[in-house]
Amino acid sequence: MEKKAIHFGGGNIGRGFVAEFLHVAGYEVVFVDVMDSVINSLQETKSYQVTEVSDEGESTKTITNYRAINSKTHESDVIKEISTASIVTCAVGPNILKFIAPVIAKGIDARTDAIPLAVIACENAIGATDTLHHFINNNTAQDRLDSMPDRARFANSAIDRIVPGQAPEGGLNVRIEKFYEWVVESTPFGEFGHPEVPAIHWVSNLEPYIERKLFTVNTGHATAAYYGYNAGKKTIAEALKDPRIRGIVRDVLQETASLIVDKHEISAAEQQEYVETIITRISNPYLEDTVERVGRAPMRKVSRKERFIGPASQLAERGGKFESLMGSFEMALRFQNVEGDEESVKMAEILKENSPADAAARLTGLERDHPLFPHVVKVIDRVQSDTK
Ligand SMILES: NC(=O)c1ccc[n+]([C@@H]2O[C@H](COP(=O)([O-])OP(=O)(O)OC[C@H]3O[C@@H](n4cnc5c(N)ncnc54)[C@H](O)[C@@H]3O)[C@@H](O)[C@H]2O)c1
Ligand SMILES: O=P(O)(O)OC[C@@H](O)[C@@H](O)[C@H](O)[C@H](O)CO
Repeated sequence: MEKKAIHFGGGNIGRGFVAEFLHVAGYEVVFVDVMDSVINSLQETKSYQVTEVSDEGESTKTITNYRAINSKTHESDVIKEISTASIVTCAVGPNILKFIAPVIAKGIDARTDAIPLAVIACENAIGATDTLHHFINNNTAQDRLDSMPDRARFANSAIDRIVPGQAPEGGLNVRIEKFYEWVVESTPFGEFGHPEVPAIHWVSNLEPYIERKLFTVNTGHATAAYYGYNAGKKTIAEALKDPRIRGIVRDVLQETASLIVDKHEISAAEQQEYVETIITRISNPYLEDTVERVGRAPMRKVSRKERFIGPASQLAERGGKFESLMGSFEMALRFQNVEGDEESVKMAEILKENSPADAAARLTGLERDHPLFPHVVKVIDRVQSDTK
């Protein structure tokens, strides 16, 4: 029988990364989304194209063998598909995991296959699959929890490929960078072994990979986005052409590099090479990635485990330097009331209505007695004074 993967989120990374590599691995991909336009297009077409763009030119792959279901209107179909699938993946955004959990829980509960379902969340967040697992448990009957590992195994992942917003006239086609990295925990699969997906690099300890990725690619990317936005730049490439912003990105990545080298078994030379690759990747002028996309959802990005406060808090605990990260954090707080970005509006309200200390606790989730807390309060105080 053909192998089947259910993928939640037919957006940029869903179509341009996860589905591409599941397709190459021989899976039929069933997209699940709630956006009518995406589902209709996927249902009306038999293929779409993924085009890698770089200074070496363009290279196009055609993706076929997929179906699509709208979970808003056809929940029972989704449950049925999950009950007979090998893999469930998602790329919907970390804040959406709680909304997809109930239907996945029902699908898992209906399984009778001897091989458990592999569940892999492909989001930019530390422990995203653990978060999804937690919500799935909350949607599963108490007396079915002990036997859950017989029906599903949950593996965290780190996923890296820049997929910018796509031109509307491109339809389902996706233009992306050539580089990709998909690292997934192998240990949760135990005696069953992990699924066969050649693009995945399987590891027993994901932490060094996800921290290196989030605190280098995404910290650097977000720094360029927020400094770029506040300097009136349109794209990340344009922001990084500015020597001042490029220098700041380097300073920030030096701080996170010191944490990564100190904490994980990664040498300074290896990390330096990684940083150079990342700066080249995020400067790619062919991607036309806007500062608004990369800066999207600033409340998520200034939270406790995320790209600024995550490394800065660990550096503060270890006596390291974090001043440049505080500069990026400040620029993120100035990404307010951006059209189409609900979090940027809510963040502006929180900053307006709370004392610096209360806003610091609410926005970052940092403990008030944490060594980083007074530094965060100082930055918030400055932003509040300037925006009053
Ligand atoms: N774009 C990138 O460069 C990139 C790279 C690595 C990781 N990521 C991560 O992948 C995730 C998705 O990012 P994206 O850029 O593809 O965003 P996107 O907005 O292009 O796609 C998200 C998709 O999820 C769908 N969705 C929303 N609610 C849903 C629900 N309840 N059920 C099913 N589908 C739902 C949306 O309709 C949309 O099609 C994020 O966590 C992001 O951080 C993105
Ligand atoms: O997806 P976000 O909102 O967490 O972050 C925006 C970008 O930094 C991100 O999508 C990158 O393009 C991606 O993480 C590259 O692998």
